[in-house]
Amino acid sequence: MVQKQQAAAGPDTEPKKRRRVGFSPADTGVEANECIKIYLVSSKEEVDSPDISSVKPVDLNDFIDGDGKIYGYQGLKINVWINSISLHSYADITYQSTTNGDKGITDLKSALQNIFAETIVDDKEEFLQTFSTQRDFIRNMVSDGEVMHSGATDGSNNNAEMVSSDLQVIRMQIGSPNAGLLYSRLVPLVLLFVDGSNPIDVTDPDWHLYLLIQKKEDKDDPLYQIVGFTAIYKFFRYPDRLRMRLSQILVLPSFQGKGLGTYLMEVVNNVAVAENVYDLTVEEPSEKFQHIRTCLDLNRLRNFDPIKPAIDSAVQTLTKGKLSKKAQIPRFTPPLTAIEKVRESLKINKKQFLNCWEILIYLALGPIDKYMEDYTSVITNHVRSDILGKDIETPKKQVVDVPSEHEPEASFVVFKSLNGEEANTNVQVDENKPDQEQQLKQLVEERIREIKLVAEKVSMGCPKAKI
Ligand SMILES: CC(=O)SCCNC(=O)CCNC(=O)[C@H](O)C(C)(C)COP(=O)(O)OP(=O)(O)OC[C@H]1O[C@@H](n2cnc3c(N)ncnc32)[C@H](O)[C@@H]1OP(=O)(O)O
Repeated sequence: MVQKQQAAAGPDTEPKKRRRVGFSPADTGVEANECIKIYLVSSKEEVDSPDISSVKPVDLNDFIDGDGKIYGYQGLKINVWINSISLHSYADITYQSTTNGDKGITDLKSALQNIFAETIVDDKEEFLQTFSTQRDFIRNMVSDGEVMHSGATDGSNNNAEMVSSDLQVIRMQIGSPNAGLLYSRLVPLVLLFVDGSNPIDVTDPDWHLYLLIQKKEDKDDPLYQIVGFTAIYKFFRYPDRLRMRLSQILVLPSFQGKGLGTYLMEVVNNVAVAENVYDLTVEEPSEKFQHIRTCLDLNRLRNFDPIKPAIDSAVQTLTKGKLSKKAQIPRFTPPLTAIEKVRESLKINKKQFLNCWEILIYLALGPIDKYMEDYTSVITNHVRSDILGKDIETPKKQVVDVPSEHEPEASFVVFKSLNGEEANTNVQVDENKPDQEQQLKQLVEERIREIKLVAEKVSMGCPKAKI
């Protein structure tokens, strides 16, 4: 897999003689992100094809021990080809020369194994053969799985209905035959494309994989390909319920932005409802995924009649008078009964419902421009209590230690506590912007932007998958 290239040397480029010195030359190295390119391919003809574009992983520097740089090579280029059918990979490594400088020569094989582990194949010919020898890998692996949804078969009025008929969501318990092996081949994709993720524990049978599979008609035999997947943990809640926690979700880069992440999430939501779990939560959702999840949940909540009176009542209070002029702004949180009904029927947990609640109110206000000032006061109140843990009533001064490079012992800020109680000391204080009100204003502006964006998406209608 390693090829040394001769540096192009003509009469004009003949190397000049250099004086030998008694110490190793300084080597500045090259960042992994700069010299490694990743390609996802589904046929051997695509390998080395100029028509195939590389895909962008999260941060390759993270996988290189030390400072994320590779040392000792001149003109280093690493093209990694991943067979998206068998999930094997091959690294084509070329460089002009090596120099054993002050940082030594990075062991490329072990660096690549940090990501690709046993999926990496050393010999190119052997890799090219995996497209035919391992053609049915996915098909064999999922043969024992449970089909949770097939595209275009569901009569319900949701996104899942629109998904092309060659797609299926198949569930496998991690302890079942094949699921562990299949996941171990997916790990490099998780590491490359899901920011901050760690592989799940394949020995823990409470994990389930929901695999988004595309079944392409191909001559006599259909070809199965993984388009995306999610790993979900099902765990006990005292005294007699189960909860679901979505921990990793990935749609392969070339399939992103086509509504498939939405579709997969929708199928998982339907499973949570059908199996009547206590709730469905998400572990550290990325911004993009949270956006998709909120759009989906808002569509469900807008069709959920039991909360309509609570929304109407909140809207009525908000439209009655100038809230922003009042000394104390009402909380504008949903009643406990609504929180409970939403969790029990839709499996949306309290935190996510509160997040959606603000947008539900925004959507129900009309004309929005007339009430924007009051609405902003409500959001300000929410943001403030999120940061400090409580609502503002009587401001009282508080002193909080903050980290500082200058005089660590003597660094603190004074701010007004929201209700006289001890404030949340996890509050993030930016030393460059000591004005807390200014910081709060910024957070409120960001939140309002977010609300507007989601509200706009939801008003335009649920995105439909096209593949
Ligand atoms: C718990 C965690 O794991 S958090 C980490 C989440 N995973 C990752 O970040 C890994 C990398 N990213 C991904 O795998 C994917 O992008 C996911 C899972 C986040 C989302 O899946 P996707 O299939 O790309 O999402 P989907 O297509 O449903 O929606 C994304 C966008 O495409 C838009 N979209 C949906 N359908 C269509 C369509 N038919 N045509 C064009 N655009 C569409 C959506 O409106 C959305 O746009 P927006 O962001 O402007 O609102």
